[in-house]
Amino acid sequence: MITGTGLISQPTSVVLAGCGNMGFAMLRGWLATGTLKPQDVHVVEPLDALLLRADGQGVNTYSTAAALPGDLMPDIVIFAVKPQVIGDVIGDYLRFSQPGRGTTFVSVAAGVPIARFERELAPGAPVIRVMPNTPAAVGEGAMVMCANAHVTDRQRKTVERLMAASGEVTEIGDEALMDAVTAVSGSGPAYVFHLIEALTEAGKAVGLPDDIAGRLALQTVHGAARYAHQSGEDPGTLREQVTSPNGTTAAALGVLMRPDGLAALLEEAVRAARDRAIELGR
Ligand SMILES: NC(=O)c1ccc[n+]([C@@H]2O[C@H](COP(=O)([O-])OP(=O)(O)OC[C@H]3O[C@@H](n4cnc5c(N)ncnc54)[C@H](O)[C@@H]3O)[C@@H](O)[C@H]2O)c1
Ligand code: PRO
Repeated sequence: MITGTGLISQPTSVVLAGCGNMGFAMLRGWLATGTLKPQDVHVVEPLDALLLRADGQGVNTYSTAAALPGDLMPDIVIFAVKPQVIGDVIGDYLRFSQPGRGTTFVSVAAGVPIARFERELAPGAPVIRVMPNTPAAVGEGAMVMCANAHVTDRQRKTVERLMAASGEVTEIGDEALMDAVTAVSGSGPAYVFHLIEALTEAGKAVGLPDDIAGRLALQTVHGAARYAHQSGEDPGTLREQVTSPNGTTAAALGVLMRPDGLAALLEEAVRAARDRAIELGR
């Protein structure tokens, strides 16, 4: 696992295909940390509003892959389009996969296996599947990568450093785990945002004004996550430190930790996400 801004020593040119929620979150992280220079980034995005948003970051923008400069030799092509359209998009970048080009292909698409890219790109193309998450926008992403056999050490390190600009990077060898990763950390920020929403609503239900309920819920999740990160204690110990015998927290946990409580619900949710990732890959 590596963390930090991971500045890439040599200029690295990147084509980012798709600059929606995830693509833009990563782009912001790379530019904010100076990991990539705007002039080295080429964004392909068909939606005008999103193209303009990327343009505002000073990067090169194109509405189709055909508009990319003919002499462009990108070090990395990143696919950040929906799994449902990836089949229509890979072929647009085939020319960069010809032997000797040295371009590494990175996909963040949920569920889509490396084999899909190997089938559609030139034989021997280096492909890395990455599962990021949107906190990448503020350098706090959880980034998991899995490379095929054609990726060289140098290519792996370059992509690893690029991803490290967006957060904590973990590399795994078993691609079959990527769907479980997607269900935990890829989708995970949405579970936490929903927790903030639910805690806010619960606060309002017991009489707090809306703005105070929202602020307390957000700061509590932020503070608890930072404390868990920095203290080095396991979450169970930290939970016990909040829980006085027969006190208020014990009363709440009596509800949350019953057999059909939060843990059971989260397991069901994560299984549903994992199963959907498998379906999307078919
Ligand atoms: N959003 C997340 O939290 C998240 C997390 C991890 C992985 N992902 C993965 O990232 C990918 C993108 O998800 P998203 O949430 O950013 O979706 P999104 O819809 O916000 O972004 C996808 C973008 O791709 C663009 N696009 C469509 N066709 C294109 C083409 N031919 N060339 C270039 N761009 C094209 C769309 O206009 C859109 O802006 C998905 O595969 C998803 O599984 C998303
Ligand atoms: N967002 C994508 C989805 O919901 C993949 C992980 C997070 O499918």
